[in-house]
Amino acid sequence: MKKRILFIGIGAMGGAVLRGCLTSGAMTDADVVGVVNTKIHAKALTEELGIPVSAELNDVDSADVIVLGVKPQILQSSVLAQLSKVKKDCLIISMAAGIPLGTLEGAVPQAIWYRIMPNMPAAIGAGFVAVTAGTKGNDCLTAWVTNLLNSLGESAVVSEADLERLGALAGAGPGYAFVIMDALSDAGVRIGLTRRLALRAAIQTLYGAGLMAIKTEQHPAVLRDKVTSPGGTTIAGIAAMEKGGLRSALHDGVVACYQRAQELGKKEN
Ligand SMILES: NC(=O)C1=CN([C@@H]2O[C@H](COP(=O)(O)OP(=O)(O)OC[C@H]3O[C@@H](n4cnc5c(N)ncnc54)[C@H](O)[C@@H]3O)[C@@H](O)[C@H]2O)C=CC1
Ligand SMILES: O=C(O)[C@@H]1CCC=N1
Repeated sequence: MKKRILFIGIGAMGGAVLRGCLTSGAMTDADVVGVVNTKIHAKALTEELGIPVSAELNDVDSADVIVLGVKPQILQSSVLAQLSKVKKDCLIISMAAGIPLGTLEGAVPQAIWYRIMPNMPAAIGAGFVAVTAGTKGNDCLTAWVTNLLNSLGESAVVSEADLERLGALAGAGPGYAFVIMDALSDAGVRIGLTRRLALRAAIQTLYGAGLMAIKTEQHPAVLRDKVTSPGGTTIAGIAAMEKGGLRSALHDGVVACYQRAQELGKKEN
């Protein structure tokens, strides 16, 4: 019999995961259905994705696999309670930042829980997705989950503690990268470039640098050294950025993000 896969929450991240899984063919042998919180959104997704999407969470008891793409606050305040009727050994995959497996397993103990931490470039197959198994996970299910996620980019099976850390580095990371991109384009405008040219140059430069780090497998410090001529212009720019606290701002940002995820894991947040 076909597996029944239920996606609860199909927004920015849940939608990226669902679209990736649908286009990769990883779910061709499954009945895939979805739930979101408004009828308009449900109708639009049904038309776009060609799967039934509704605005009411019914029939959780018939699902073999559930993927949770709702915000952590919604998960804690309403969705978890509605999962109490899932069948024994239903596989539930949560992408919610900060909500620990202990809480999830405590709320729905008959399920087999996994957590994943994707990031937004998963929408174009260039994501980084961390995966961690709950206490009832096993190698076979871990392989099934990672296979499902392979269309989203690179995946890594990690401990739950590392998944939390990776949330602050890779889960939120595209947000940091877009701020850097925007700031570089602003700086280009400041020294006289048009916005259009500055933005094109900033985006392609960050893309090229990332691709170069992947393809050459060289440490970023080694690559940076190739750009900095002795007594030259780049080292003058980097020195000014370091003086402005670029590195420590990035450190503090990742730590603040990590701490916020831990707050979200507490019920009152
Ligand atoms: N956006 C990102 O880059 C990342 C997000 N995440 C996690 O993914 C999850 C979703 O985040 P986003 O996609 O950014 O949020 P979003 O706001 O774009 O999507 C949330 C989805 O949940 C649905 N929803 C809301 N209440 C619902 C309910 N009661 N029942 C069913 N569906 C409901 C909405 O219709 C929407 O489709 C969060 O838990 C977040 O921590 C994880 C990694 C990266
Ligand atoms: O900002 C957030 O809470 C989510 C989790 C990681 C990226 N976006």
